Amino acid sequence: MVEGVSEGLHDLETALAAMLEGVTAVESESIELAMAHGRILASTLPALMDTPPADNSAMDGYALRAADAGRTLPITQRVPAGHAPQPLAPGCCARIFTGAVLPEGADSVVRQEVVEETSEGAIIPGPLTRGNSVRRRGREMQRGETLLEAGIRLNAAAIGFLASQGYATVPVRRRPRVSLLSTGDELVPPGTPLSPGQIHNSNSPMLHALLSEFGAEVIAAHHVRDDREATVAALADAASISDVVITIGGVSIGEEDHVRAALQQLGTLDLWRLSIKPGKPLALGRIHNRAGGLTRFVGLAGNPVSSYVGAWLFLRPLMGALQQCPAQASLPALRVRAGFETRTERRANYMRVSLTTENDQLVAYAFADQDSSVLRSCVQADALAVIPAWRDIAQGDMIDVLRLQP
Ligand SMILES: Nc1nc2c(c(=O)[nH]1)N[C@H]1C(S)=C(S)[C@@H](COP(=O)(O)OP(=O)(O)OC[C@H]3O[C@@H](n4cnc5c(N)ncnc54)[C@H](O)[C@@H]3O)O[C@H]1N2
Ligand code: MOO
Repeated sequence: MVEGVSEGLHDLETALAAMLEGVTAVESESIELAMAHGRILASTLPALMDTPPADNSAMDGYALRAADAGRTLPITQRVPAGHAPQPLAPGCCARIFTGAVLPEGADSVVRQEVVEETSEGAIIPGPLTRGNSVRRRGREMQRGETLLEAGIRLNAAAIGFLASQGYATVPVRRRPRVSLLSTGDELVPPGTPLSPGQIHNSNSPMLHALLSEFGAEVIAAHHVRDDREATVAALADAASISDVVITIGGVSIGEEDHVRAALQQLGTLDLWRLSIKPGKPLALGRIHNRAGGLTRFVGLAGNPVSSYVGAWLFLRPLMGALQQCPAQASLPALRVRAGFETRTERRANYMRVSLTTENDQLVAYAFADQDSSVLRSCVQADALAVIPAWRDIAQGDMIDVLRLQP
């Protein structure tokens, strides 16, 4: 495929299509509900029962027939939540509590604040609408209905919703296994004092965190020195244990950039260099693994902001495709006013912005220093402003932004 790689820059859409071509879902696994937060549901699940399972009271009060309201009714039973009631005779009422099952015959509840109890019984004001303060059986879900669709990310509410239906285990996609390889002899881990010429490896922990948010399991995070053979060995090892191999840095054109050559030795470089800023030298390809298959490869540009933006634009949809999660295919887009001015050249610019509401309108403010080495610009960014190539943007112009939401 190297022959097919154009010297020109590829646009984002072309690169995304190339990366996602032929991607199939990872297997599913059944896991305990308590472990399922953030995971992607692998099958559409039906409601196993009506919820609520029986008509029950929405208030602490008195259950009765609506037709009997407007007089004093003898109290013939007391129904706390969790206890089965007796049938209710006409002309009587039951003391009842929130969540308790309605006695057979009763069709309504009156809350206790408007009822007075005497030795004769409860004085129930009338008239009363049938069904008052009653939560009907099956109001929320009816047995056999679709409870949750395959492909959704299980948030806390979905976990509760599944629990309400009695699901103790759920089928989810297993986490895609990712190896993360940083490159560059200048890098040392945080915690190690810096010698002259060194900087801390910030991209590796950052991408580890982002990949976890995108649903991946980072099974290996290694640092590779700037050496062709070491890079080849690290890529080959990573490809044999991973669904995706990700490298950071070393994909540009300097003599110390060994990643592309190593990739070409072990597999194919499908596409290299994008017409986006930051993140131009991104590389996509495949590595022959020891099982005889091909492992996906994404080479992110090394500048910290290029890595960060590249992860949102490429790793998020890739992890989404592997887990068959449609919501992860693209970042949510909004049209907002620019609170800054800028001019682009031949690359589309993905600027880090924060969004605020002014006069009922969303306004995007860009961080002052948008250089791709300045990670500070990402810390408070809640969106990327997408400024196409060769544009002049003035304050107040309408622009597209992509929200940074996992
Ligand atoms: N002559 C040219 N030089 C460069 C070009 C070009 O077109 N012609 N492109 C520039 C652009 S744009 C980018 S982006 C960078 C990307 O280069 P690489 O992907 O090969 O990355 P490196 O050279 O390895 O590193 C770039 C930069 O980022 C720092 N870095 C790398 N990894 C990490 C890490 N894990 N944690 C923190 N910082 C990291 C590294 O020290 C460099 O400063 O190339 C331009 N050059
Ligand atoms: O594309 Mo590089 O990421 O501009 O710095």
